[in-house]
Amino acid sequence: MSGTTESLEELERRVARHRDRPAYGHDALIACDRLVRIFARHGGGDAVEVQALQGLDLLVREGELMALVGASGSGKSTLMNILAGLDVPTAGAARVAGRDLLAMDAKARLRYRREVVGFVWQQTARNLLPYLTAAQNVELPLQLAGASRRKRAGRADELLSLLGVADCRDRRPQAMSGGQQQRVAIAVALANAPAVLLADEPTGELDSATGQQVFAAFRRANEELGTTIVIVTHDQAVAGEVRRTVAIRDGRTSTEVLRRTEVDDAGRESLVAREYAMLDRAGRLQLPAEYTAALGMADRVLLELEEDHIQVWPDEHGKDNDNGNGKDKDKDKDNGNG
Ligand SMILES: Nc1ncnc2c1ncn2[C@@H]1O[C@H](COP(=O)(O)OP(=O)(O)OP(=O)(O)O)[C@@H](O)[C@H]1O
Repeated sequence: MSGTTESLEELERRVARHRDRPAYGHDALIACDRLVRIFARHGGGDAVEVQALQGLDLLVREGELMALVGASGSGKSTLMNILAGLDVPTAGAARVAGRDLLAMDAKARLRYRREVVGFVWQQTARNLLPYLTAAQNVELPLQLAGASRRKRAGRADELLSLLGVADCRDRRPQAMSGGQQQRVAIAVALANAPAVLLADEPTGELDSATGQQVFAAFRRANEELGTTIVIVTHDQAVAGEVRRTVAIRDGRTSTEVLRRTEVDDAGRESLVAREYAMLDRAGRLQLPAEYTAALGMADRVLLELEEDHIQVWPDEHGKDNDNGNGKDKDKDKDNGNG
């Protein structure tokens, strides 16, 4: 009888623990939870559904500077448009700085775009108004927000200097280089001090040296102003310089590379990168295609739970000969690879 009471108490404690557990992504600035976006494409009289996002999970902490990478058509721009408040997901949940992106009405959406997010596009011409100077371009969003003339001028000067384009202050876009235009575009996007700065291939039209300068401006904004920044990029130099790069594959986040500085015994600093796979809340894990292809894994794999990691083996029964099975390999090699 007392055993039953104890187990009931334990059960109640477990229920309470579960109930008090914080919700998914409660402390993240950006939280995408099983995000789905389906487009209906009309062709030849039939409507075909395209699932651009297929249950994408992504958490971004406040103050992060991170990159999103992925093949063409993987869903990066679809995600960015949703985070920018320009498009609405079909299903799932998305919160940015406390705003529920699925529940905003038109008015709230406009305020969100003006106050919460800033955006830098790939096409330099899309970011700036051609008949305004750099300073006037930066002042425009402040004017729309009702800032005084003095405040506008001060903020424009502050941002243009911070991003190294103070000399472009009175120039129109056509009198600036592509890199200068993008740095001014960052200043425009930062004018209203948004919580999040989103950039879709911001260095895509630039040569690599100019791309580096533009990336340095993003880093500056992140370090000096604390703005959370998400950059979609194909540019390996950019992807290799941020602390966190998340890869998107087929409308889902698939792998993630985290980089951190390690100091060896002699005091030398080096940047160490490790690749992680994403584990979703249903326990699904996507193995990188190059790993599965290298070991001939398809359809089914064998799992073994070890004390501190899980081993994944090619399916030994699914093969005619099991040379590639790898089960005789030195197991220590896998230690810590989870
Ligand atoms: N408005 C739309 N109508 C129909 N299909 C769309 C629409 N927008 C995107 N798609 C489709 O959704 C998928 C994801 O597209 P998306 O533009 O998000 O990919 P991406 O990763 O940004 O690609 P890229 O690197 O080429 O820009 C693609 O199959 C694309 O054709």
